[in-house]
Amino acid sequence: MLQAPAVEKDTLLAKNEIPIIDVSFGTEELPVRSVVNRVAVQLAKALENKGMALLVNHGISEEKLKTGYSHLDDFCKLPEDTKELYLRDGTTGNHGYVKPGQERFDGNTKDIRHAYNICTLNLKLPEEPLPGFREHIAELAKDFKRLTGLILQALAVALEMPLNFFVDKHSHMLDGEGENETTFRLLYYPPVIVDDEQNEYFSKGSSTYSHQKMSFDESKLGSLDLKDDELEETRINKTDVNKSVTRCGEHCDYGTFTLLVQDSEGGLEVQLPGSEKWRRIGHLPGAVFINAGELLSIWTQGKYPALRHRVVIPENSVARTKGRHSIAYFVHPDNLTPIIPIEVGPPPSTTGDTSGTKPKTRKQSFKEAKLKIYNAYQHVQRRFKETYAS
Ligand SMILES: O=C(O)CCC(=O)C(=O)O
Ligand SMILES: [Fe+2]
Repeated sequence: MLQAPAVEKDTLLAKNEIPIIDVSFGTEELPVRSVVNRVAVQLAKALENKGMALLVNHGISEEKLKTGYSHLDDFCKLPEDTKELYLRDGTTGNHGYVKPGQERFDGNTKDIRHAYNICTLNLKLPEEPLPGFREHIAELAKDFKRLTGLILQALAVALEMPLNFFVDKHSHMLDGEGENETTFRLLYYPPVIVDDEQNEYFSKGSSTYSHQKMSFDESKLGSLDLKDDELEETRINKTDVNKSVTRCGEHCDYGTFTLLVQDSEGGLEVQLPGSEKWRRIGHLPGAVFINAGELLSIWTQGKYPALRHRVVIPENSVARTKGRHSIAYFVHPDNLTPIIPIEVGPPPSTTGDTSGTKPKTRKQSFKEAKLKIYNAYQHVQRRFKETYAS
């Protein structure tokens, strides 16, 4: 029988546990100071206590977002060998198409999603097979960038730093020649069918992805057949749900913060700061979700903790058998920005007085050097190496 969507009582949104911040600032390029000050107060509280917030009245039109989603749909419908031409192969940093299974946040579990990472608009984009792709993404990216300007100013005000402290350190977002790792990412999570389950909803043809599929079975454990254009959905065995395969493994984002929009809830969960419990966000149509990233956490000495999150294959079969789109805008500082904790004196190595401490062994020093963060670029590169299956 057709399963009705669960009444959404158990989400952070339904329980009023997500701060909602009005970020409207008219049509001007830059917000007036009173808006920055108000957002600063609300954002500081939200990031400190929850690591996240929902932004409303942000000025990014639903229409434009939908067009963004359909650009990725169109890309996914291209023949496999055309898509291969645009793969993220590491030669242009994080830029390019990431096919299902290519990312593994825990090193093992495969993420079943299509992602198109755009790092600069000057790099290769599927403009030839999809005319208008570049222009539309550029439009949308501009809107995200404008909203980011307000957030960066609000963060500076909240931390009692000069208004443009963060803005100046994010001057190359989505442009230049690899000066900044900011990424605009289009995402599509295909419907998931769990084998040995009768699913009337799906069999009635809810998938728009009749061309675009993969299968996963135990006999092929560890090797998704991603080249099969004949199948109709992600078909997985019950025992693999969120074990061998998931939608997006648990992680913190690496940069300053992330702005995220989604067209349905479809499995997004977070761990609130200081808690290991996974909580569903819920879906506030049209809102932009913001979460703190690792570099902001380091910058603020943990005052704004990076939010751990994941996208699970939902238990609810209606949610699971629906494709889900999202768009993430990962805000990163310019690569050479040293991430020096705010309100902290000189780094420990330059404080001078080391008398009374034992000399470090070569091995210890090497380990510490490896863990030390020198600048934004080095931090992010280390994270990419951990995430992408070769
Ligand atoms: O699609 C989502 O909701 C989250 C995606 C995400 O966390 C990521 O790509 O880093
Ligand atoms: Fe993320």
